Amino acid sequence: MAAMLTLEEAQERLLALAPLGTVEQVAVDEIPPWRYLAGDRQALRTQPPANLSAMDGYAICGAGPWRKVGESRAGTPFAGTLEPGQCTRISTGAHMPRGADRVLIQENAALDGDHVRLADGEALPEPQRHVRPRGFDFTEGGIVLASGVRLGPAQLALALASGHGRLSVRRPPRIAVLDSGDELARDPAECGPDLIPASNGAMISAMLRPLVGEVTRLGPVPDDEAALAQALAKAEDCDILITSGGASVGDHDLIQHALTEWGADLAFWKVAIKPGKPLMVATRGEQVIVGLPGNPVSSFVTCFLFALPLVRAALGAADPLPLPQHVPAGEDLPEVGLRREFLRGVSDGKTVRRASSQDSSALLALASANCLIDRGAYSAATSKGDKVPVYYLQNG
Ligand SMILES: Nc1nc2c(c(=O)[nH]1)N[C@H]1C(S)=C(S)[C@@H](COP(=O)(O)OP(=O)(O)OC[C@H]3O[C@@H](n4cnc5c(N)ncnc54)[C@H](O)[C@@H]3O)O[C@H]1N2
Ligand code: MOO
Repeated sequence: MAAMLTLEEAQERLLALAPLGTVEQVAVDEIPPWRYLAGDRQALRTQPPANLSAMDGYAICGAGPWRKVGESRAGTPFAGTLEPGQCTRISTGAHMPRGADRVLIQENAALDGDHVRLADGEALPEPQRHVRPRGFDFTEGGIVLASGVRLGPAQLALALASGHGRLSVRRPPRIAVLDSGDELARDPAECGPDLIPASNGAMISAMLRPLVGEVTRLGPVPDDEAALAQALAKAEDCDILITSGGASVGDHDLIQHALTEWGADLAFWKVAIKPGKPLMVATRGEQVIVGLPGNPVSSFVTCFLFALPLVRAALGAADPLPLPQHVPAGEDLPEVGLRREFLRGVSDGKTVRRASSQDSSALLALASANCLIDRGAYSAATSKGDKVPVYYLQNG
């Protein structure tokens, strides 16, 4: 048997092949959920642009009492300069008037006409109290967003606040998904007794679609060279082709042969993970082909560990791999052999247990899981309460 790659080796080799999308400028308001910044961005402005009040109340100068001489509103600063014994009304986000160095919040003030004093029992606020100093958030010229960062809602807000109406992002890769097997019925309502409904194509597409918008479905296709060749002809224009099934060693596992006929070159095959051992990667010019094993859970896990990171890398992600969290096991876990295991887990956020079945075809157990428990190759048995690395699945 050919030597198996470790997960890290296989991921590194795959990510090195990622077909980077071309860079385009997109209005910040129109950037889809899963895009990554291409190139560092500097702030084009300073935030806050001046010393601003953090509270509603009075901008005061000197010790009280104070005479109210005007107002500073957010967007409409007070034009004058305060002298000791003077104050202005001030609202949250408004410029501190010249001469004022602190804010007395209105709850702590007593007002009599234009005269403001400390409410009974209140002390004079210390200097700079409730003042947000100019530039404390970011200053013009500083890097605010690094290349490859995911542009989530907070990053989009920061882009706008720092003066960017448009950002550089990469075009998503065009993805085709091809699942194959003679036993697969396209329509679950018309599934004869010898068949099973095809479910991998839809599952894989559903995992990838949030990242790229649309995915071309080319299956299910029978285990037949002509049918596979016909389907592959429709994958000419894709950047990434994901296949599912036929990756193993059976007589009807034709995918590798069909891919070779199509002009693809095998990059590597077989990774020391469970499930997912027969994972295969090939290239065809700039195109990358990821062959996922057909068992539904194997397809899911390898899509999570390989296909999704590849797509993130193609989108320009600085960190395309999923990040584990360390969660106490809610039960004892057995030792692990030479294949690193990704157990389907159920976690309440405090502990994690295995789902009811770890069979690589068990969809009911997969659908009940909300995480994968990462058990390293040759791990010793662990006890209930020991922390184990876990990948939560909410983002596919
Ligand atoms: N002698 C050996 N047999 C197997 C080995 C091995 O090393 N030696 N590896 C096993 C492992 S591990 C896996 S994983 C599977 C992977 O096999 P394939 O990628 O060739 O997948 P298929 O044989 O086509 O299908 C496996 C299983 O999954 C069902 N399936 C396939 N496609 C779909 C789909 N689109 N929707 C729903 N279900 C699907 C299929 O009916 C089979 O039951 O090989 C082991 N065998
Ligand atoms: O590796 Mo297979 O994916 O165990 O079922």
